[in-house]
Amino acid sequence: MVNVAILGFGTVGSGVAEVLAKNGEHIDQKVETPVRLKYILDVRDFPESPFQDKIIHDFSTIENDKSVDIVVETIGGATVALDYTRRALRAGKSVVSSNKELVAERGYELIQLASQMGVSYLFEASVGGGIPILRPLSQCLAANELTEICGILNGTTNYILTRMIRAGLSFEAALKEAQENGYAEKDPTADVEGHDACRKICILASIAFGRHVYPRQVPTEGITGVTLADVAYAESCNRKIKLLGRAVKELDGKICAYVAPHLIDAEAPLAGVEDVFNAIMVKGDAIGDVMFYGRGAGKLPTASAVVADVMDAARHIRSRKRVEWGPGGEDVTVSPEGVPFRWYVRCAGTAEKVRAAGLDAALLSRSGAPADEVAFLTRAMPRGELMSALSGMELGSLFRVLE
Ligand SMILES: NC(=O)C1=CN([C@@H]2O[C@H](COP(=O)(O)OP(=O)(O)OC[C@H]3O[C@@H](n4cnc5c(N)ncnc54)[C@H](OP(=O)(O)O)[C@@H]3O)[C@@H](O)[C@H]2O)C=CC1
Ligand SMILES: N[C@@H](CC=O)C(=O)O
Repeated sequence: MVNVAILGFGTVGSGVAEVLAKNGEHIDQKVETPVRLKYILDVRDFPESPFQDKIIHDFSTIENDKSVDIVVETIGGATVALDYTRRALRAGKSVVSSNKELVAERGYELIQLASQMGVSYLFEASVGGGIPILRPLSQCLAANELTEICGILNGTTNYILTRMIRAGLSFEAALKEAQENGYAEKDPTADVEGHDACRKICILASIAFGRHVYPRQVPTEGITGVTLADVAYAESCNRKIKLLGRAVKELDGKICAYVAPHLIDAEAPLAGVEDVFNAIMVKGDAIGDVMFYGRGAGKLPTASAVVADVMDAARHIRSRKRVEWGPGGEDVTVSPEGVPFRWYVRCAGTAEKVRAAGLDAALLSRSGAPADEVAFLTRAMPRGELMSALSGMELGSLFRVLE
């Protein structure tokens, strides 16, 4: 028998309890031993819930109960969750987590601790919600030299962009829907400002390239600067706007990672990814391009990934399941500032001014544009060179174009 405790009975934690109960028989068969939910720790009580009898409020009950083998951390954040994760690992329990903030900030340290204690620390649900991505990256693609990861990594922002474009919803109304659906972070700034996608690209890059990449090393922009005018200009040149997380291994071995909105070709596979769906494209020297697609957030899709980790940890209760990487450092990453990209620019000005700036620009148009607005695509150039050419012009939007 394997006993499980869940920390945090919110969207994901309640989904985990539900999947463990609903699919219990099938789970037991696959693990070849009964997997039982013993405790649920939360700050609140849930009198209407069928799991109320399992609710407790004191973590030390779990910590001191030797019969608890696996702790599922679905509280979120990097404070209480860090304390409980360390204590659970030190008590010899495997930990399964959906908490990308904690993994991105403290993954290396926690993996080391799990290794010392001979237990597992697994976090498949921390990237891509229900999409199997971390295991394929660390196991199925292990024979490859990986060179790039690029993807739509945040369900909330992809949902917002889709609802704004397809249903004409305001940003606020679309965000409210995403929150009601359980997609958004507790503080949705993390979604819309790109921090959530940043944490996910850090985890992906750490696994793919073998060294810890920290969020502070990844320049990050969100979608709050994307307007319906930008969407219309993108459509006029057969492109779509998507928030992408990207990590590229440069020739010198350094990792160039960033998160930002991009204009992408409307026919490209990532352009068709809508609603809460995520997609992650990985490039390897043997496999070429491979893409992972599915629901990137939500109660049951995320619980699906968490419970699969619980089953894996349960199967390896006396060995140890490993998803790991090496330490980070300032030498691990390189800034994207010097990398040439084509750019989409919307600013106040005229076509003459743009031509005079020598940007080799392809002008764009949209119906209803004010007379003093101009938008265009540039040739490939580093951001610094573009900014000098644009000096004196009032900038509206500036996004990379993914070729
Ligand atoms: N929602 C999603 O689709 C996905 C979420 N994740 C990640 O999973 C984690 C959980 O997300 P989600 O379920 O959405 O978050 P929720 O806010 O819905 O759930 C967290 C739960 O933990 C409770 N909690 C807060 N502090 C404590 C504490 N000190 N002790 C015990 N319980 C506590 C919260 O109570 P209260 O509400 O009262 O604060 C809440 O019930 C986060 O790291 C998130 O990033 C990952 C993939 C998808
Ligand atoms: N807030 C996140 C939840 C899943 O990771 C998202 O919207 O993608």
